[in-house]
Amino acid sequence: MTVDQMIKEAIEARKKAYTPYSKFKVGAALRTINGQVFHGCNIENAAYSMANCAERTALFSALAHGENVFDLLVVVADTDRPVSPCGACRQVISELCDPEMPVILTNIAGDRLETTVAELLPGAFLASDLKEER
Ligand SMILES: O=c1ccn([C@H]2C[C@H](O)[C@@H](CO)O2)c(=O)[nH]1
Ligand SMILES: [Zn+2]
Repeated sequence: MTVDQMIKEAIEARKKAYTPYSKFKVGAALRTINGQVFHGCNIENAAYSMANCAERTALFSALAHGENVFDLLVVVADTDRPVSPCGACRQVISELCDPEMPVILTNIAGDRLETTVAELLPGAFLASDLKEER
């Protein structure tokens, strides 16, 4: 699937957002190396802090379906600039995606920012930093 098609998928995913509180809808499309595409949307809760962002929803959905090798993530929202993933999502993306993987941030107006996982969170804390207690 092409980048343009992936952006359309993210826009489709955004329509499924559950945002009664913020009314701010975000969509994500995550492509596996086999070409499968997983949708993510933000899902809020009356206990506000339980909200799950679109990016994490897409990643968690893919892993729950047994897929864990990705080559592209697209995120879209109706923002003035290409939507900027929150810190929590940057950490989760860093854990589950290759540092060189491209990430396309976009908005409904069509502005696009192409970045990478490593650029989103330089110096991310990684599994490789964990050590047994000594
Ligand atoms: O990149 C982002 C930024 C925000 N949100 C969600 C979380 C919350 O539901 C709403 C407002 O922060 O937008 C995302 O899903 N992704
Ligand atoms: Zn987030």
